[in-house]
Amino acid sequence: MPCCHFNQPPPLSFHFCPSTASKSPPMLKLLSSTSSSVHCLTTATPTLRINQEANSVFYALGLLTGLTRRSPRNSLFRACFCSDSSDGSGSKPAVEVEEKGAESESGSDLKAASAIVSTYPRPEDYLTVLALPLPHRPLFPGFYMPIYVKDPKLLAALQESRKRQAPYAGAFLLKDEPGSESNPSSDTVKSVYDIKGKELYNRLHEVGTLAQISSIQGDQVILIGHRRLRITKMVSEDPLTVKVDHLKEKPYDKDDDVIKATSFEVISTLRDVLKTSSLWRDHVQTYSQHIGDFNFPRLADFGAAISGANKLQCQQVLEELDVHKRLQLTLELVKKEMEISKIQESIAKAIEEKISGEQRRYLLNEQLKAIKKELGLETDDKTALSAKFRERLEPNREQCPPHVLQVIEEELTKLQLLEASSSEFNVTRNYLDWLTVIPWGNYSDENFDVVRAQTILDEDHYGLTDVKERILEFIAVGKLRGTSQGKIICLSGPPGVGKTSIGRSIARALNRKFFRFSVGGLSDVAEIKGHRRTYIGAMPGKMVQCLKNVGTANPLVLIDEIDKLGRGYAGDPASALLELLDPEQNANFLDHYLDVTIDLSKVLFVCTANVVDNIPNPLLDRMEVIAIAGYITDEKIHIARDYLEKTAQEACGVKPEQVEVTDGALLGLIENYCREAGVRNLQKHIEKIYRKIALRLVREGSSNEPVISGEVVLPTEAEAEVVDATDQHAAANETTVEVESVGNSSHELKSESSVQTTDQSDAKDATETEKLQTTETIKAVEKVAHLRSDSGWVVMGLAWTAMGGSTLYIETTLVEQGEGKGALHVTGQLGDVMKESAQIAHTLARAILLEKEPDNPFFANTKLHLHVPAGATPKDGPSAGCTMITSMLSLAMKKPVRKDLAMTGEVTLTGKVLPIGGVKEKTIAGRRSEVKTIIFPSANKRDYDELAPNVKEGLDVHFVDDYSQIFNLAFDNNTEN
Ligand SMILES: Nc1ncnc2c1ncn2[C@@H]1O[C@H](COP(=O)(O)OP(=O)(O)OP(=O)(O)O)[C@@H](O)[C@H]1O
Repeated sequence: MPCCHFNQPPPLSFHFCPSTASKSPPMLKLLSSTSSSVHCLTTATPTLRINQEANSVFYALGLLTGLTRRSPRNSLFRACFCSDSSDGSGSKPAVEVEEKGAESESGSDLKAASAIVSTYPRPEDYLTVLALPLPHRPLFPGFYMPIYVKDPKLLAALQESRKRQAPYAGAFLLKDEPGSESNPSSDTVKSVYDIKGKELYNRLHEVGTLAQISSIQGDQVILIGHRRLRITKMVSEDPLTVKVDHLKEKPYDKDDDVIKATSFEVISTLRDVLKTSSLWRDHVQTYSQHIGDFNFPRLADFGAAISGANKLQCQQVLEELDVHKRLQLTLELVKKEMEISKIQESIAKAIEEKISGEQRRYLLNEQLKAIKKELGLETDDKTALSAKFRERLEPNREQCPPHVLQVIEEELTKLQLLEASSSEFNVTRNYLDWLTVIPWGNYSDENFDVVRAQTILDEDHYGLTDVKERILEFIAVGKLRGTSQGKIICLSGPPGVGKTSIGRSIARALNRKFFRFSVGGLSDVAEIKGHRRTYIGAMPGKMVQCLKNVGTANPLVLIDEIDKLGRGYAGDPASALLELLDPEQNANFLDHYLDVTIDLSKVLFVCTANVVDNIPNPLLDRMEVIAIAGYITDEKIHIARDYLEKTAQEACGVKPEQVEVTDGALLGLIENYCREAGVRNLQKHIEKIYRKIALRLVREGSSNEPVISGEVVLPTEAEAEVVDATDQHAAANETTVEVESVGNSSHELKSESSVQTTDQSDAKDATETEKLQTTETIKAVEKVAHLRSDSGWVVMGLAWTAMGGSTLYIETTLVEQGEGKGALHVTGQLGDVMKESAQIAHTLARAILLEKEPDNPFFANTKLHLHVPAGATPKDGPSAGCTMITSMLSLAMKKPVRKDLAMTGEVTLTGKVLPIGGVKEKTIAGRRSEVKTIIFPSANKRDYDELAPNVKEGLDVHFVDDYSQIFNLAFDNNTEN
């Protein structure tokens, strides 16, 4: 009696028996998601109804649960094919019929595919079969398995049996070689067929599958599993033929609830796995096409076969004849599979999320761009860039030289053609960026108003009359010519005399933009001329950067420290500067990066240097040097009062009415601590004073009480810095500093030789000064000991250094005397010129002495030692010649020289006094050292006459042509000593 049959429409519904409808709710719940369209197909024992929709998953599950299209013809056919694969249960007929139905379809498919179906003899008639070893997995009934048969004998036997219409063989899983657990796959396909005869027999699992030989192509044999077999005996060895028993499942009760529940659970799990794994879906489809319906044992086989379990677990399922146990084993395997597929799903999901997140962002960005472009809010990158460059160029387009315009246009076209991600694109973009940023032909209106210029120069700098005069002359010429081009001004002088700040003032006076760059130590020509664009990270030179920076084509460019230009290792920076500065060449200055000529002829160059001699000659040749010699004390006081104090007050936030630094204090500071030519050190000290005052004010303010103590604001001895070691104040000077508080709002810092701040908050007696601060004595730093010894064999000379003028002392002493021992030993780090000068002095002194005191054999019989302190400072130059002679004669004649006399001048062998340099610096240095009389060469009279009256004030200056005049001045008028 059939347990199920078809109703219309057959493909959509199926039925899995046996059970009753009342017992089926769990299964219904599991499998009938669209139960409204379920067709009940059974009248006898309907247990399970599952709707099969077009949905592939449900379709597959529908197949899983056992109902497919069938026809009476197919049923019959299937009976032939698989009639013996019954489950052995009590309801055997029902199962058989169902199997026939399913098998019939698979049979027809197979027939279509490879014509493998044969009705006679029946599979169960095969009791002696060829044994095929399976290395990897056992073959389950209903499954395909392709194997490769490398053994020609076996292959021939298989082909033979196919020909004899007996296309069956036994497929048995091969046991692992003993001891090969670590590498179970060590049996390669080839080696499997190397095992033969008895050995193979022993290595085969006992239970296997009767396999239909579906097709043989070359050495590939396709097997389809049919029923379980057990080997009983070996019949022949090569090829291995065995006697087998056909196995049947143990009888079981189809209505057994436990079996049903287990099978439902297997189905449910399989269904879940099916949802996620497309691989399984394919398996189900193939299986159902060829085998069709499921019963409990088949379900167990199916589950085990498609699970990823290892071969032994599968073999275990194959060997299990108890249906319930088999189902349990399979359930374990598919549950495990379920877990694996969940993990797989979560891994896939995580990766997908990650990828899709990035893709989403990219897509959204692209959409945003497209929308913006559509709305005209933004054009694409390249167009936007081109538009930006064109816009930038627009204001200067008229003035822009045609050759530059041409290059810009070419580059813009190139930009459009380049791929935005290419490196060439970036190079072109940067290049265009520079090309368009240069202020082509954009000049600031120059101001040639001399009066205004004078005011500005005076506003910024005290004194420097001659410098200012020269600058005004320059502006006046500019006014007459209508342009101030063509000159390079070089401001030279010691550090801190205001060269840089004068440059800034000139720019202000001329209404030009100011740009400063220092070339001190510069050794790379590329700094001036730029790198070629071919290099990575190439940049234009300083001049192009300057133009970009200032935004006008006629700035004032201050090239600082031009005398300290480095020596280039690749190219000569001096020559590059020459091209930049030379008015003849700089109208067509070519920067390597820009590669188009720029007109720099409207740029006004001002250079600064400490030592003009160090400037490369070709450069110096093109410059108009304006020397700034340094300041005398008086000038420094003015500068401190009118300029430095104001800036210091501003910088420290101290109001002018809160502090007063007296003239005396300032003088003390300048004379004792800031004796160098410039005023930078003075500026530092004044700032220091104001910082200390600021601290005091803040302290007082925070305590809100009258000041009861204050600190001395002058620098301590250790902090004091005297630049010129040889030019020290003669007397150890004591400066008393007293600080008195003058109340919270108004503090005065007074000093004669003292600085005082009076506390006027004590209103009782404002005039009565209460000294609140102890007196602190500050000793002037004397780096060189007082050198003017009473013996008088020391003579003061005047020297010029890069730091300004200074006094230098020449000492001569007697080493030993004896007939013919006349000699000279010189020390004090003297250069060659100075050593020669000492030799000349020695010779000349001897001649003069011979003339003045013919009987005095001093020079002939005396070894002399001449020393010029300080020994650590290198010295050179011929201008100390006259001082050396005087010192030697002073010793020879035992006549001391006046202390307030200083001299300078080169002397020839014949006694002629030649001119020297640095008259102003030397005069200033002499005054600083309290010199009253100075002797200069006659040739320097003009230089001296040009000096400002305040510099010359109080000095008795003599101009001499011949040493004899010096002799008279030094020795004849020494009555004061
Ligand atoms: N005559 C002056 N009047 C007012 N301030 C001055 C004067 N001379 C110099 N200064 C001030 O001194 C400070 C130092 O000057 P600056 O930096 O210009 O010196 P410099 O000669 O360029 O030195 P260097 O050779 O070391 O570069 C500046 O703050 C400047 O304002």
